[in-house]
Amino acid sequence: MASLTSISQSHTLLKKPNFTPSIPHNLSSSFTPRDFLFSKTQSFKLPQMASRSYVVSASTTETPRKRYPGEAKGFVEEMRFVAMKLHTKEQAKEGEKEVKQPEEHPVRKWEPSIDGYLKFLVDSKLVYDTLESIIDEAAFPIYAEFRNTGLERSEKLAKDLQWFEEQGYAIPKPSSPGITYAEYLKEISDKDPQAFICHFYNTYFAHSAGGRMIGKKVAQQILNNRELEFYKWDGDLSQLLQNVRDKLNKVAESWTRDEKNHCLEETEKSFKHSGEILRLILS
Ligand code: HEM
Repeated sequence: MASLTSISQSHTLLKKPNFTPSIPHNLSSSFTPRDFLFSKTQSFKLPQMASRSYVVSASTTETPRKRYPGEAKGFVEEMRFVAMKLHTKEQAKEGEKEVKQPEEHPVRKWEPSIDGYLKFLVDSKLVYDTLESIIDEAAFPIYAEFRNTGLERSEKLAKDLQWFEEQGYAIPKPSSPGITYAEYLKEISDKDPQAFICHFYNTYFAHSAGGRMIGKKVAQQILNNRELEFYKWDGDLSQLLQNVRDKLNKVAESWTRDEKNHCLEETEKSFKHSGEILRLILS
C-alpha cells in the first residue's frame, strides 16, 4: 500500500498566465462569478496565488479539493479576486472587463460636472445611510460586528453636502440609481446576509481604492483641489480596512461553500448598482 504521497501541482499551477476565466464582456450578460470559480465539472487552472502542494493519502483515497482563487488567504481575498476581474483594464490593472459605460473609461479622461458630482454625492449618501442603518439595526447578529468600523461615510457626506449648500449650490433630491440600490439593499438585508455582506464589502472597499482616485481627480478638475470629508477617515485607513477584513474573514468561516459562492455571485450586482451611481458624475 502506498504511503503518504506528496504531489506537487506546480507544473500546472505556477505557469503564468494559466488562469483564463471566460468572462463575457458585458455586465448584463449571463456571466456569473461562478463561471470562474472552480467547479467539479470544469477543468480549471488555479491562479498563482492559490497554488499549493496537495498531500494525498492512498489509504483513505481522499481526493484533495482544489482551492478557490484567494481561498488560502481568507474569504475577503476571494471577494477581492472576483471584484478585480469586474474592473476594466482602464480602471485597475487586474481588470478584465471590456469598456462599455462612460465610468469604465480611465478616470484621467473624465469630464465631470459639479451638477453631476452633486447627484453622485447625494445618491452615495442615500446608499451609505441605508447600509449604516441596516448595520445598526442588525437583522442578523453578524451585522452587528460591522458597527463603528470607522469606515462609515454617512456623516462625512452630510458635511460635504452642507458645504456645497453654503457655497450656494442647490442640493438635488436622490435620483433613480441611488433609490433603486437603497431599496435593493433593504430588500436583501433581512433575508440574505451573504448577499448583503457582498455589497457591504464592495461598497466600502471600492470607495477606499478607486473611490479615492476619483475624488482626487474630480477635486483637481472642478473643486479647486478641495478635499471632501467623504475621502477622509478618522485614524489610519489601512488599519481600519484590515480590521474589517479580519471580521469579514471570521464571519465567513461559518458559511458553507454554497453560501460563500452565493456571496461571490452577488459581486456583479454590486458593480452594476455602483456603476450606475458613478455614472452620475459624468451626467
Ligand atoms: C471608475 C471606477 C473604478 C475605478 C477607477 C476603480 C479602481 C480600483 C483600483 C485602482 C483598485 C486597487 C487595485 C489594487 O489593489 O491594486 C480597486 C480595488 C477595488 N475595487 Fe475598484 N474601481 C472602480 C470601481 C469599482 C466598483 C464599481 C466596485 C464595486 C462596487 C469596485 C470594487 C473594488 C474592490 C472591492 C477593490 C479591492 C479593494 C481592496 O483590496 O482593498 N471598484 N479599484
